[in-house]
Amino acid sequence: HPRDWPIVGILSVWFPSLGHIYEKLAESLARNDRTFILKGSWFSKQDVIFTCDPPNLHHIMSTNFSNYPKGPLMSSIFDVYGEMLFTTDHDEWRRQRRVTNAYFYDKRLSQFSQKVNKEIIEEGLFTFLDHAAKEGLVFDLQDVFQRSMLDASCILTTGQNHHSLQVGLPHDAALEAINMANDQIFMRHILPQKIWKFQRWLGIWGEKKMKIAWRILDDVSKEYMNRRKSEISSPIEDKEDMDAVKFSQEDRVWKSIEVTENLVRDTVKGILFAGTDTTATVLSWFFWLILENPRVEQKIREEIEQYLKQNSGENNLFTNPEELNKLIYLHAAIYETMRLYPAVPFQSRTSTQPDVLPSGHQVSPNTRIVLAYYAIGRMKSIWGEDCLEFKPERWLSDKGGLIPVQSNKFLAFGSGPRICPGKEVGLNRAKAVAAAIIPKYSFKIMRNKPVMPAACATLYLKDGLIVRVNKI
Ligand code: HEM
Repeated sequence: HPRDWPIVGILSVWFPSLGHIYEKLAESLARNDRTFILKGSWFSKQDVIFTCDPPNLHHIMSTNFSNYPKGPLMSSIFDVYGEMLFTTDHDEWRRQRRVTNAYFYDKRLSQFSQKVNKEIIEEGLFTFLDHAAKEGLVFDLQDVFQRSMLDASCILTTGQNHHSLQVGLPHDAALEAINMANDQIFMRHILPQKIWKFQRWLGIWGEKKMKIAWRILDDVSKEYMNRRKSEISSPIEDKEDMDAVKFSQEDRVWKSIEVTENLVRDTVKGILFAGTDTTATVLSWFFWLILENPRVEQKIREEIEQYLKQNSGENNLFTNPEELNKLIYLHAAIYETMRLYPAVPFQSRTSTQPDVLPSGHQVSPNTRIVLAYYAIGRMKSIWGEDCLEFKPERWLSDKGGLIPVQSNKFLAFGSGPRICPGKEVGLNRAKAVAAAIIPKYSFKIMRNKPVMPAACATLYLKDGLIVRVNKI
C-alpha cells in the first residue's frame, strides 16, 4: 500500500545528497508499487502524487489529458521561457501546438535539419576534436556536446550559427545562462513557491542568477531574431532554409496564430533550451555508457563500418534519416541510454477535477502529479531483473529488427498530445553525431570519480565527462 510521507522526512533524506534524488525517488516508487502520495504540509498545503506506473501515466498523459494540465505552478517555474508552448495550457497551448506541429512535420524542416547536422559535425565537432587529438587535450565532452547542440538549435531556430563550439572553448554567456536557468528551475520544483518567490523579491541566491539568465537569454534571442528578420527580406536570403523565425513569418502561420514579437522571441528562447540540453545530455550519457561497455562500442563500430563498406564511403556523415535508420544497433543503444538516463528526468501536471487513477489512488482537484520518467526505466516489475544493466539487445527482436516501443513504459520523449515535437530532430541529430564520431575517434575517460546525475531539471552528468581523444 502506498505510504503517505511527511515532507520533513523526505527532505532530510534527500538534502545531504541531492544528486541522488532521482535514485531515491526510484527506490521509493519501487517499494510503493510505483505510486505514492506525499501529503501537503502545513506550509505548502498541496498533495503531491509521485508515479511511474504505466497505466497511471497513460491515463494522465493521454486518456484524461484535459484534466491534467501543467498548471499555473509550472508556468511560474518556467517563467524565464515566457509565453511559449511549454509554459502554456488549454486553448493557448492547443493554438501554439497546432503551429509547432505544422513546423516540425514540414518536409522542408527535415531537409534543413540535415543541413544543420552536417554543419555542426563538419565545422564544429570535427574541427574541435581534430585539434584536441593533435594537442593531446583533456576536456569535458559534455561541454563540447552542449556547445555543439546550442549551435545546432540556434541555426534551426534562427538560421544563424552561434559558434559556441570553437577551439579553446571560450566563455559563452548564452550557454551559462541556460545552465543557470536550468539549475534554478530545478530548485523551484523542490522548494515551496513561497520560499523561492521570497528569494526573488530579495534578489538573492538562485533567484538572482535566474534574473541575470533571463536578461541574457532575452537579449540573445532578440538579437538573433531581429538579425534573421532583416535577412529574410534581403535578396541574398537562402531560400532552402526553414528555420523557426522564417516559418513564423509565413502567411498561413500568421493567419492561424497571432504571431507577436514576444511569441517569436520566446519560441527562439524555448527551443534553444529544449533542443540543446536534451540532445547534449543524451549524447553525453551515451558516450559514457559505450566507453564503459567496450563490447557495445565495438558492435556499433562494426555496424557503421559494415555500412560504410557497402556504400563505398558515401554518406559517411549519416545525416540522411533513411540512412541513419539502417543503423539498428546504434538506435537500440541510444534508446537504451535514454531508458536509463532520460534527459528529462520528470515532468509535472496539476489536476483540475477529482479523479481516480488506474492504481486506485484518489486525486483531488489541485493535486500535483510528478511523472517520474527516470524511475520508470529502473523498475524490475516493468523492465525485468536486469533493468539496471545497459543492454541495447533488449530493443532487438530475434530477427534483429527493432522492437516497437510501448509509449507508456518508455517516456524519454513524453507521451500523448504533449509528446516532444522535436523527437525526430533530436533523435536524428544524436544518431548523426554518434555515427560521424565513432568511426573517426576513440576516447579515454580521464577521471576515476564515480559518475552520477546532477540534481537538475535536465539529467546532466554531475561532473561532466572528462576525456582525452585520439584519431583512429
Ligand atoms: C533527444 C533529444 C530530446 C529529448 C530527450 C526531448 C524530450 C522532451 C520531453 C520529455 C518533453 C516533455 C514532454 C512532456 O510534457 O511530458 C519535451 C517537450 C518539448 N520538446 Fe523535446 N526533447 C528532445 C529534443 C528536442 C528538440 C531538438 C526540440 C526542438 C528543436 C524539442 C522541443 C520540445 C518542445 C517545444 C517541447 C514542449 C512540447 C509541449 O509542451 O507541447 N525537443 N521534450
